[in-house]
Amino acid sequence: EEESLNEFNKWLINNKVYKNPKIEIKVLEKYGRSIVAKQPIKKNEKLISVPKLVIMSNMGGFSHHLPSEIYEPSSTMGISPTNLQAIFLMYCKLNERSFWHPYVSVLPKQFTTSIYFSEEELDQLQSSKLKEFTIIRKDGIERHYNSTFTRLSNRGIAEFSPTSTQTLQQKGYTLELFTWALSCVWSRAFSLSDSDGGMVPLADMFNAEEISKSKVQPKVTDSTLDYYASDDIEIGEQIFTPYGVYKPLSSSQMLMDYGFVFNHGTPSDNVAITVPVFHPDEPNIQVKQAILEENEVENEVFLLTKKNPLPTELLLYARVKNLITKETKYAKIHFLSYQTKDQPLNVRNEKVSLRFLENLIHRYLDSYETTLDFDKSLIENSNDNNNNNNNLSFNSLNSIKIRISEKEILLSTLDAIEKKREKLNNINNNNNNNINNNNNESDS
Ligand SMILES: C[S@@+](CC[C@H](N)C(=O)[O-])C[C@H]1O[C@@H](n2cnc3c(N)ncnc32)[C@H](O)[C@@H]1O
Repeated sequence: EEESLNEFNKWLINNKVYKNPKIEIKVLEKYGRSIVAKQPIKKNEKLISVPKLVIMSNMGGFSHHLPSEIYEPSSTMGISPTNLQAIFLMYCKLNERSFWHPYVSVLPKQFTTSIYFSEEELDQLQSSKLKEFTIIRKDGIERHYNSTFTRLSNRGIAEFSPTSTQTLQQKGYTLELFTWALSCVWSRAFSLSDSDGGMVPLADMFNAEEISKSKVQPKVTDSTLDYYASDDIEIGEQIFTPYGVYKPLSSSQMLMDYGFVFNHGTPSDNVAITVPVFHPDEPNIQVKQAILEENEVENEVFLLTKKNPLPTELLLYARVKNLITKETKYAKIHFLSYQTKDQPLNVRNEKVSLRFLENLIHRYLDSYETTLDFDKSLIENSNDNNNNNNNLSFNSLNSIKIRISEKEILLSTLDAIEKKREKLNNINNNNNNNINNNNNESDS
């Protein structure tokens, strides 16, 4: 590994990639390769500068450094940018004389993303939708592998075609290598503008922690991608960059793409709750559907998030679902009026709706095999170095963190339901008091 890192460092110099002499690439236990300050660095100092032609992308790098009989036909076939990037990574990995070989040789050999999980590690996700998404992604990779290489071969690109003596697999273009290449792309490709992205050697050696810990300010110029220090950096400090700046990521997405999760999740963590579709003989189905459609609640999947564990659309769904015939007329007026549509219809409907939601969330929570407290104790025990019985893998721990985050969201939904109920009871009690106090007045 050290040797390929040395080769890579030489390659960077030969290709005019600037690396501030105050930083170095170091392998750190939890992070893999990392960028660390060898000396103190002042705010606004340039950290790195990568010429655009060194970037593996359509912005010049590919056409400049790949043989034209490979680049030209494959780039005009409508292959998705991600798949194309993966195929060129495979090419560079398999061809020692290719321009990016020294870079590709320092890319990780193994990943901790959920597509690499064992059955057992996937099972640790319990009811999390991430399990399903992971299986879908794995199937997708195989489908893309088969269709893309069939097309490349039909196009007559010799490098990517089987021959009479060698299958594609024997040439090294295996599904396994394609999965590896896609994993490199998902965990390290950059969006450089709306339409361009690519693999940026050296810039992709920075790890991430919570955004507040990032000390990197990227800047794209006509000919380079540059990183500046956004704050003073101490000697020995690891320099972090934020991930998912353009697209905030949930822990599940992080585990699928990057193979790690933050201990406290991310603000985008969510649970997707599916509610039952209306059966054709649902009472008052037409009114119910009309109200939901008018409010653009046509989806049967609702996203519960940390910030918004009880979305108004879900509440509306529950209120409408639990309408009874004599309420339908004024429900229509109530739920279609801008002022009242997010308010309870009446005490009866509200009580039933809250109970309905509570049951729904409880059922979801019960579908996980363990409780939140149990999961937390697993994590605590694993942090306890004296505990020799603890043999949870890094992947299992990440699965547990995902299900913890989801259960915490579901519990905060239950909390939000409880608060609504308390509020309702208070209003109800006050109204009763008012009625009692105003006994002699006409009903209003
Ligand atoms: C852009 S690369 C960074 C360089 C990488 N460490 C390497 O060895 O090549 C992203 C990968 O770094 C690792 N990584 C980044 N931040 C991390 C963190 N906070 N904890 C654990 N792993 C992290 C993950 O494996 C992630 O997929």
